[in-house]
Amino acid sequence: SPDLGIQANLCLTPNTNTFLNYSQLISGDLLAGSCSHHDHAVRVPKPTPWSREPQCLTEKRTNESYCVYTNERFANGRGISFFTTPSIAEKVIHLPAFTDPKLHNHVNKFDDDPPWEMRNVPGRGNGLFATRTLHRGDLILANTPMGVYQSDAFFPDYELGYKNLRKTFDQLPKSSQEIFLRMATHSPGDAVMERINTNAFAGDFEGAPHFLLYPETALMNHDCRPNAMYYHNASTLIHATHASRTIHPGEEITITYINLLQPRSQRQEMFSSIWGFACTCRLCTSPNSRLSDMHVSQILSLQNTLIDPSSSLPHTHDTNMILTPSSQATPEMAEQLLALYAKEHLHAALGTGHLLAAQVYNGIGDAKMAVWHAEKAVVLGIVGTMDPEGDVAQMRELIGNPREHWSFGIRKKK
Ligand SMILES: C[S@@+](CC[C@H](N)C(=O)[O-])C[C@H]1O[C@@H](n2cnc3c(N)ncnc32)[C@H](O)[C@@H]1O
Repeated sequence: SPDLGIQANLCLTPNTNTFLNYSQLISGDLLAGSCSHHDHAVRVPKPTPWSREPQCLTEKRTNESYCVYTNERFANGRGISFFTTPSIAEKVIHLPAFTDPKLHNHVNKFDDDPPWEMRNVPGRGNGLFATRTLHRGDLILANTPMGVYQSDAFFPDYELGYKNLRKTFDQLPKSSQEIFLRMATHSPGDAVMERINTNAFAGDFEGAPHFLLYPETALMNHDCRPNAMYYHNASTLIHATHASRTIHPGEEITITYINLLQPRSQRQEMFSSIWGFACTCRLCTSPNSRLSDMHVSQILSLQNTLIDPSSSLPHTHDTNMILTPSSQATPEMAEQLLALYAKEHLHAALGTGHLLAAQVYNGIGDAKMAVWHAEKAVVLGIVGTMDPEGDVAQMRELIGNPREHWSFGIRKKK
């Protein structure tokens, strides 16, 4: 089912042997030692946004090249360094992030009275704490990645991965290198590699698995019932974290590193075996998790009925959260799902819950209730889908004219 993950489509990476584990997770196939590489530089036609000639390596067996591409001036001098394929680099340079530098005028600003301060949390290193009341939707921080690394690029030669990650770091501006080195590491070892392992987010970037490093976002600790949510905008490359509920001064600001719709034992297993730390959030340390686990399983089952990924109906936006004539979903299910999200303090999911409710009410021709839920969806913000902006746009269309929306009466068109 689509990742309603109570979060955007990026998760922090595990912190030990990240690349090894990540590859196993996505391909289940390790090619260790089975092929050779050669390093070389490629000539790219001018003008390019890259500050230096890209340094590449080609994996001989597959003939795939991966190169280090750095733009030192990106985002008003913060800089960005990619380790990715030439075809992805070619796509990236046409993104608004590169063609419209004004987009970054208001991001990466942390000195001007941010609504948080960094404090030490016993057993968890540092964390961010609210210094004033934050309401749902308030911006906590927005930043651009310093590093974007194609995860396949590190196979099969782990050492080669280190070497190229070191190059991406070396090519960043000095001030960004300092910020980079302030991030926490779990293990001693290569300073750059370990920081990426502990702090990078994993997710799809231009259709391929990548790790993205946002050093300030990575200051936030994980909580299985977080009070903040993040969006990654694939065209501006801005990663923005907002409050998902009221956060009081002095309260720790937390995000999730994983898909939260798993029972506690599975979440804990993921943290200890893949990430190398034991989660000490309130839910993980509470004596009993049976009720919460039961809610999670009910949520999953309701979502499976309310979201129909198999649908191929024409619709204006690239979202798979659509209803089909054969759907078994009912408004009662959507209401039940919303109640469970609230009970479980899965605040970030509420916007998506209202989107599903709006569609299912409209599907049975109840435009009034559909508009009510669509308005809530827009106000609460839709997180955790591949295209949150598209989803908000379609909710606005529904509000404007529910009867013209693709979902209107769809359940009657059997
Ligand atoms: C991305 S960093 C978060 C910021 C970090 N605490 C620091 O000092 O910069 C991830 C690391 O923080 C710690 N951490 C984050 N959330 C935690 C949690 N819920 N329970 C225990 N440790 C946590 C772990 O050591 C983890 O490897």
